[in-house]
Amino acid sequence: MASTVLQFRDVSVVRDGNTILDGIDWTVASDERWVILGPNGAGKTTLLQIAAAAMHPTKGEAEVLAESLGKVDVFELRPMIGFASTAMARKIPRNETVLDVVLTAAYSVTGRWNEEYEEIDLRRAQRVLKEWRLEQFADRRFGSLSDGEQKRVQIARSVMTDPELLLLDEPAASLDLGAREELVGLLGGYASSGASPAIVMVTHHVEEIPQGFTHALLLADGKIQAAGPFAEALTAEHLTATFGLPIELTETNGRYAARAA
Ligand SMILES: Nc1ncnc2c1ncn2[C@@H]1O[C@H](COP(=O)(O)OP(=O)(O)OP(=O)(O)O)[C@@H](O)[C@H]1O
Repeated sequence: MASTVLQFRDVSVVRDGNTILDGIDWTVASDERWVILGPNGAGKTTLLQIAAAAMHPTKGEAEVLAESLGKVDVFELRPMIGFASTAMARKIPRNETVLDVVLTAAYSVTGRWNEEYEEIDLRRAQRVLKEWRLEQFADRRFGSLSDGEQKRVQIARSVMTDPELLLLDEPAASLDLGAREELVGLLGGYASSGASPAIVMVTHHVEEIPQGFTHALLLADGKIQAAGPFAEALTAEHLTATFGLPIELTETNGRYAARAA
């Protein structure tokens, strides 16, 4: 049975007197896969930071994996959350091998390293590398990979710990068409597999929404414009209101395309 993974009640974030998020009410269940869309500066990354237990709201209440932020030790919570973003990727040493980049994700969970864990973790890391079509890169230095390959490594690392919540901040940004389609295809397979956790993905483009995603949250000026299943929230009307220009939206076999009307 589905459980509640995120529950935000009247969440606001104020920084330097600016309201970045404004009265967000939002619930994510374990069997839902959300996309967050909105113009630059809308507050998407800030929302994801709260979901990652990396930031507290200024006002309101945020529950992450049934724990209330501010009342829980976030260091216990974070290993259950997979988070892939450019900011996280910058922390990965460029000379680390791809296998180690993925394998070391297990350290933060186990907090130790012995023979038993080594074998289990190694097998899991190898399986994850295969699932994300990275096995041929296992011994390569992370910094020597293309942008597309690096993005896949970041995601592989974030799913290594078998998280209950997976957060992806613009996973397809800067990729060429082929690399984007490969990544969107892999994410779609993962999201549709029945084995995936709840996912929240920030993106700028509806073309990057993988198959198997179910819900959309549209954000503008820190406020929710629409939130819910695709049929309700991911509409030309809501995109038009969110981006402030008339938008046409088409859908073919679970993939979306948008352009100015
Ligand atoms: N620490 C901070 N102090 C002041 N303003 C901040 C701070 N962090 C973020 N902001 C502002 O909050 C707004 C929302 O930022 P956020 O990164 O969440 O937006 P976003 O929707 O992810 O944007 P983008 O699509 O450009 O990545 C921006 O105007 C940003 O400048």
